[in-house]
Amino acid sequence: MKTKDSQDVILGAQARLWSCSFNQMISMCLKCAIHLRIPDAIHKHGGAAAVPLTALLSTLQIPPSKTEPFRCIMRILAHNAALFNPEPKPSPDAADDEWYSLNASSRLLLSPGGGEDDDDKAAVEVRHTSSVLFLFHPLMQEPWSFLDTWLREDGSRTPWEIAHGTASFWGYLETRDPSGELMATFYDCMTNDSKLVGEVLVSRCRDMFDGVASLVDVGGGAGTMAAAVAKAFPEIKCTVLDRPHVVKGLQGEGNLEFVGGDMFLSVPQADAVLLKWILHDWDEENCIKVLKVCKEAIASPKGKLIIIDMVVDEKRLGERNFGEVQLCFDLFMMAMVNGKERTEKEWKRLFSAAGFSNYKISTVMGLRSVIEVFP
Ligand SMILES: C[S@@+](CC[C@H](N)C(=O)[O-])C[C@H]1O[C@@H](n2cnc3c(N)ncnc32)[C@H](O)[C@@H]1O
Ligand SMILES: O=c1cc(-c2ccc(O)c(O)c2)oc2c(O)c(O)ccc12
Repeated sequence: MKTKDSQDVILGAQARLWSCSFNQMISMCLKCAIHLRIPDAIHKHGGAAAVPLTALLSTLQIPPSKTEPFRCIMRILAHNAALFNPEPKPSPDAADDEWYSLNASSRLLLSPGGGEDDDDKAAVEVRHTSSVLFLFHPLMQEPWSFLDTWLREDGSRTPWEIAHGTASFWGYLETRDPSGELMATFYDCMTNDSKLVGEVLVSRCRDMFDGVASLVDVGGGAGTMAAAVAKAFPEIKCTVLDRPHVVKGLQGEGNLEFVGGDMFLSVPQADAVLLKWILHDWDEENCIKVLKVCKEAIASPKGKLIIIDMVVDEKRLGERNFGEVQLCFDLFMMAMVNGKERTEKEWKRLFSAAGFSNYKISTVMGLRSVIEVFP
């Protein structure tokens, strides 16, 4: 017979395994919330205030036979996923027992024009819906079935390549995505993120642009970051460099222009070279190649690189919503494109291998940092 204490240890251990195994169910509840537009329903009814479950059932036209499963999903979203706030009944005699309100995370899932910025009309409208749906895209889900195959085979084939054949993620976007559907989802996700990050960069990092007359955003996609810089600093000439199929049809205006090319071969000359979410896509050898081409592009001795990427903090690995997410991004980048997230030590090694003399890390962007690197 086991002692009572050791039985408790085993029962706790079993619960932890259930919790891990059910993680995917929690993310499927999130997907369901987006498809049903539960955040819009709460917003429509209550704005910032709490809404009773019965109001949600009627707004979303959930049939009475599904009241219990809906309640269960709402509880998981509120208590496990922390996406809605469970609220106390507004008065003891209120007919409904369960009330929910939006929190900062679920507000990011409102439909465009959802109106939550009523008190700040100038704020850019930031959304995360397409970023969630991108991760749930069947093409992005399949690679996860091949983690063990990936680990056992020698060589650099990624789980993405194991799942989808030889084309890399980038090659797939370029030649194997005829409807452009994955490409559109991916760039939606990038554009959304760049709206927030662009706003943070031009408001919190203004002094990084002192003396900068030209900027090139390498791998700048649809140009959202460069547009934020171009708008905040009308005197800076901004260029977006990306692959020709990405910038095809994109028109710059004023101090913003688009150029098709290959960052491994050449980057237009500029005082500042921006690399947002680029280097985490590549292994050391490719990063050093890109960094060397960018160094060539820096026109003035006072010029610099501005890198926006994660700096993995090993002291915070277990921390919820921080190290935990950095670790997941690390695996995600390895699995999709043979990239990785880097610690400061790893960044430092890259910069010196590419011939840069100095760098400065600013932790002003949540999970990510802004790294200025000097020639
Ligand atoms: C993860 S996305 C980041 C996009 C953008 N910087 C952002 O954060 O919103 C990486 C970008 O690198 C671009 N890219 C990949 N290979 C490239 C190359 N050889 N030359 C230029 N851009 C490239 C991709 O097309 C894509 O737009
Ligand atoms: O830089 C990247 C970022 C992301 C990404 C994924 C989910 C999100 O919610 C998000 O906001 C961003 O996805 C990538 C990817 O899938 C690649 O294959 C290559 C690069 C990236």
